[in-house]
Amino acid sequence: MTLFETLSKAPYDALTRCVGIDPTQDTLSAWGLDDTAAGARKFALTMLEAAHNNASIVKPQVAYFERFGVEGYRALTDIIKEARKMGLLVLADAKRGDIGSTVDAYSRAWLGNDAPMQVDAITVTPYLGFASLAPLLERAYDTGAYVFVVTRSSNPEGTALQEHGSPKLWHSILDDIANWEAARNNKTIGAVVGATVPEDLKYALDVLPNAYFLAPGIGQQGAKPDDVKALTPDLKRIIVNSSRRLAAAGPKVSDIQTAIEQI
Ligand SMILES: O=c1ccn([C@@H]2O[C@H](COP(=O)(O)O)[C@@H](O)[C@H]2O)c(=O)[nH]1
Repeated sequence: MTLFETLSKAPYDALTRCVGIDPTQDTLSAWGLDDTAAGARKFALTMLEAAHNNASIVKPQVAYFERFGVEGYRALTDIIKEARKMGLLVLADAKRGDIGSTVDAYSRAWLGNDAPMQVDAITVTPYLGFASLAPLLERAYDTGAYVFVVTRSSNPEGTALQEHGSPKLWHSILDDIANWEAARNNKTIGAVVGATVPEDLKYALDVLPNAYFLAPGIGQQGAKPDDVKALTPDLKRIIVNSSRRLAAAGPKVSDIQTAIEQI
């Protein structure tokens, strides 16, 4: 089942849990693991074990694997396959975005049965122009993958750029998403809006009533699940992600599971 289909069938009354897989140098060291691709793999497998039956989605942050070069990509590819075998949906936090021809190449890496690192969903950045994402959006539409477009990021440094202009830049990106989806099936594109900016998440939930939202920032960046719980009765549309805070509960699987239950 696709991410859209799975979440459509989820109960309304619970936030969708997303377990971030961020093998940072600090986390690997705290877990007593080497800061290598092998260490990242071991860390990720433990996070998958904790996520299994406790969350619907896992979100590997690609950068933390990429830093180990080819070995890191090998570990990431294995982790993605393992997670999908376990029935977890995989969202690659890759934040791809470029001119259209290059975006097309990115989409072939991640989306569809022929992709070497096939995932259920990917993050992209629209700040080279929403229209430049078209080849990737078309591939997602054709293959049933889901795309989270970064609109309003969780970090304070994003505000000046994203709120620039009138209408605000990020509001016009939401409109671009709405227009693209209206011409298709409303099953392909959602957005990233930080849990750290709940009033903006509320705005986005209203503008895109059929979409799902990745809401990072729970834990280490200061947001709490309660900050977003009152925003909509259809709570499953908010995919709350926590990465470093969950990892900090480890390496014991049951401790990570307890931390997951708290989000
Ligand atoms: O706006 C955004 C978009 C993506 N992220 C990513 O989510 C996790 C957050 O990690 P924490 O440890 O829970 O802070 C990380 O991979 C970011 O790259 C985000 O934080 N904000």
